[in-house]
Amino acid sequence: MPHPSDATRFETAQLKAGTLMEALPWIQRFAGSVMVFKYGGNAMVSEPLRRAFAEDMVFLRHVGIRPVVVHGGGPQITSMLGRLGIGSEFRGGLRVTSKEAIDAIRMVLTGQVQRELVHLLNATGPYAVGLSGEDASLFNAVRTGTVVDGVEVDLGWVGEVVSVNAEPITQLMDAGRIPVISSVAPEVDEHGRITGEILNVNADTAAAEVAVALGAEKFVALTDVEGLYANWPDKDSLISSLTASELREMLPRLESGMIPKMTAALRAVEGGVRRASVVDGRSAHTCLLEIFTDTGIGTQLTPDDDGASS
Ligand SMILES: Nc1ncnc2c1ncn2[C@@H]1O[C@H](COP(=O)(O)OP(=O)(O)O)[C@@H](O)[C@H]1O
Ligand SMILES: CC(=O)N[C@@H](CCC(=O)OP(=O)(O)O)C(=O)O
Repeated sequence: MPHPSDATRFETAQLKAGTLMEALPWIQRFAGSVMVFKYGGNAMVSEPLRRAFAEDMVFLRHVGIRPVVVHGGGPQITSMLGRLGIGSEFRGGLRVTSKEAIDAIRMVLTGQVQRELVHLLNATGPYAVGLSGEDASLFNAVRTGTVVDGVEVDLGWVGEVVSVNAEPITQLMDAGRIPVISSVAPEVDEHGRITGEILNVNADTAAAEVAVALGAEKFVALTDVEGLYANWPDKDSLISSLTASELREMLPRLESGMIPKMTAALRAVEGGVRRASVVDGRSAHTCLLEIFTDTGIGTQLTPDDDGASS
């Protein structure tokens, strides 16, 4: 292979320096702030990509940002349920969950997907600590259904998070750790007492509640599309940014997994999170590009009363 000329090498080096300098104002601005990353099961498509995601989190941690990971694992759950002879049905983007499926879901999310993420994050140092919504009473959840085409649907053992115990998460961040959280949660009754049942919570929904409880600067959801499309699946209709009002108007027209994802993004900005983004987890280092470049990538949701841009 021919050696690149000195001029080409110099230009490449200048480009690299330019990228580093573009990051500087963002590093300064975000130092000390909490960012919650929802890592979807559909974005965990290969080992190198999962490793790149872990590297991004460690990078953020080393420039003074406090990353928190809330992970999904929908496809991994579907595969395990299939092996156990249990079918998978989704309504409004949420899994209809039987009691017999709960143990498998808990095992896949906390025992399998989370373990692998923790392992990858700890490749270069003792950063990650895995938790489920059951640990240190992180989440309390109540059973929830959904409405599809105006009709109420019973989803079984599916929950929504009604409270987040932020303290253990904050303690881990204060100790320099990266909390990695799975979205199974203990059920509470109307008096807030633990019933003994475990509920399956959509990971986007849980991540948004974590972001709100922590007063996060950003909520970033990694998935298997470039972002939100105005006319899915028309690839020319990718939305680069929209306001909470614009999203509220769009929500009733959304389909499948985008329903809980964009509802979660809206919940986050309505709950005080300054920015919510949906980015493509199928290419490496999208989190770094989203946070440290002037244009960002994917779809960014801003609050209606937006004071500043980022
Ligand atoms: N308007 C839309 N824009 C983008 N994706 C959409 C839209 N409507 C439906 N989708 C679907 O939502 C999927 C992402 O949700 P989901 O499968 O739950 O991902 P994850 O596992 O990352 O949470 C996309 O792969 C796409 O098939
Ligand atoms: C209620 C509900 O739908 N729970 C999800 C939990 C996992 C998840 O959300 O995973 P992704 O982020 O990969 O989609 C499920 O059972 O698939």
